Amino acid sequence: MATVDSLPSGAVTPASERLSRPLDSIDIPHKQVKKICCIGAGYVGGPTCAVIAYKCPHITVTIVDLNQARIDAWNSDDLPIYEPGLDEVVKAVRGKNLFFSTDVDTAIKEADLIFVSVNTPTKKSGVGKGFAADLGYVESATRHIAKVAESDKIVVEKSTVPCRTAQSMRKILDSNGKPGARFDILSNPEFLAEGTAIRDLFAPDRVLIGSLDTVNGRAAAASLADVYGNWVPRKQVITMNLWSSELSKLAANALLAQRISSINALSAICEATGADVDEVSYAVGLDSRIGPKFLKASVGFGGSCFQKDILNLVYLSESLHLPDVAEYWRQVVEMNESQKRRFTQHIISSLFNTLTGKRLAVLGFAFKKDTGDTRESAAITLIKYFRQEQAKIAIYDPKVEESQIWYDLAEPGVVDDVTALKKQVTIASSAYEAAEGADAVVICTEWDEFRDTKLDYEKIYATMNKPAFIFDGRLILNQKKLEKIGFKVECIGRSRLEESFE
Ligand SMILES: NC(=O)C1=CN([C@@H]2O[C@H](COP(=O)(O)OP(=O)(O)OC[C@H]3O[C@@H](n4cnc5c(N)ncnc54)[C@H](O)[C@@H]3O)[C@@H](O)[C@H]2O)C=CC1
Ligand SMILES: O=C(O)[C@H]1O[C@H](OP(=O)(O)OP(=O)(O)OC[C@H]2O[C@@H](n3ccc(=O)[nH]c3=O)[C@H](O)[C@@H]2O)[C@H](O)[C@@H](O)[C@@H]1O
Repeated sequence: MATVDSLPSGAVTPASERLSRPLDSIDIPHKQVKKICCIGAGYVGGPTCAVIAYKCPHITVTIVDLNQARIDAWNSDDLPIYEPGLDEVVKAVRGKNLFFSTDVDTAIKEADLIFVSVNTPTKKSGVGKGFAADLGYVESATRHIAKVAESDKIVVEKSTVPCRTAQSMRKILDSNGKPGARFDILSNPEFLAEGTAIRDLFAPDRVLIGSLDTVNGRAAAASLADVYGNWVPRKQVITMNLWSSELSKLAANALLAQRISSINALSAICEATGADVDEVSYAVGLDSRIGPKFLKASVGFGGSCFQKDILNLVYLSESLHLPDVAEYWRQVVEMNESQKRRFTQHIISSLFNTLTGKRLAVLGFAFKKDTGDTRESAAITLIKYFRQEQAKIAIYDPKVEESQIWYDLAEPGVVDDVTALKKQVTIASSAYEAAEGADAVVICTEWDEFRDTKLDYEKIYATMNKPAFIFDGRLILNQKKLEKIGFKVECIGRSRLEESFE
């Protein structure tokens, strides 16, 4: 098989050969990784490195964090993250070859390979405010490595970062590291989705490893590939240049989010014409060039990454003097905001043009099902809109902690907001409790337990004000079945013009 090195320039080869550097072709010696340190015990560092420990019993994995409470939780029976299958993985290996600690220095010193898996939020102030990624945590973790490391280390960017961040890390390491300690930097972006993290990590579509095209760079990539090789088929471990790898992560998230904004834009047309967005998704998804995934219309995408990573791409494009490109990607986020406004407007007009004093039962607060994560959840924005309309809101979510809901809804810096908030908002312990006396149920998260096959909607209907409305922001309900009970059902991407010629 041809490698990048052996290709004459301009040669045309199949994409898989042209774009990746097949690891089998590497015959240079490379180090076998025995000890791994992961800096950052969050949604990515925790599950990712727990799975590495689980799949590689011969490797010792230590996950470190500055946050003592988070580490204590990882060492307890009540893990800091809800993720199906995570408990079993952690319990199987914790204390054997998986350790959680705040002793960052020792873990760095002992490791052959260090994952940097810290947060990279959108900047809140300064140059690039609201768009650029705040790389402060990546820089501080990198400086920590430089200060403490006494031997050669492979340093792996696991965090999602702007293109060419590896260059900055390299400069910091080279100019601050101890003499005799060499650092090889790799990009290894993570593609897991919350709620399916363990499944995604056990059987990833691909593992991406970016490295410099040097002997040391390739050897480092081969060392990391060996780690994944313990359970991921070699052909799914793709190697490429560092900058392609960094950009591929932003590109993947941007394209996924773009599909959701595209189907949500179509949902608005469906509502105005009598087309049904689920039928449209199904029809276009059967085209093998388009495919069926990520075409579910919704109240809008949430989660810690889609918006952040697209805004990061917008900022990168602007920095590169590509305003049209920046505008193109900005529109994906704008469409997402528009979907939330449109859904709210539909609720207001259906409820006779006022929400003042009306009771809304919000079912679901997490940004998607099977996670307790609420970062950028559409529910937060919708509830803020409902509050502005003076509605009374009862929220139920099966996994989100009550304290997290109050934290997300409070307006930072607004005096007495919590008192005002608690006059308008209550947190219920079940969907039934939330819906009692409500004028409308609003489905914000697609939890399975909200489906009409799981919840007793007749019981809910009996306790609600009439007419009793349901607004299905996730398209999980059988509209006809609920209408038979007596509900007025309004769904994203569907209208009452259905099948009528009038
Ligand atoms: N959440 C997700 O599903 C995914 C996230 N990512 C990316 O992975 C990165 C991490 O994301 P999350 O795990 O969600 O963030 P997180 O906020 O849950 O975890 C980051 C952790 O890093 C710790 N930390 C920060 N600086 C540190 C330092 N200098 N030393 C030790 N610990 C430090 C923080 O205390 C925190 O616990 C981000 O760049 C994100 O974009 C990528 C794929 C999926
Ligand atoms: O970089 C990241 O953080 C991760 O971001 C997403 O994962 P995640 O945000 O955890 O969850 P998704 O399943 O992508 O859902 C994101 C949002 O889009 C919504 N969504 C998803 C799919 C769909 O068809 N419609 C839709 O509205 C979800 O409800 C959710 O609010 C990507 O899917 C992961 O590959 C990536 O690693």
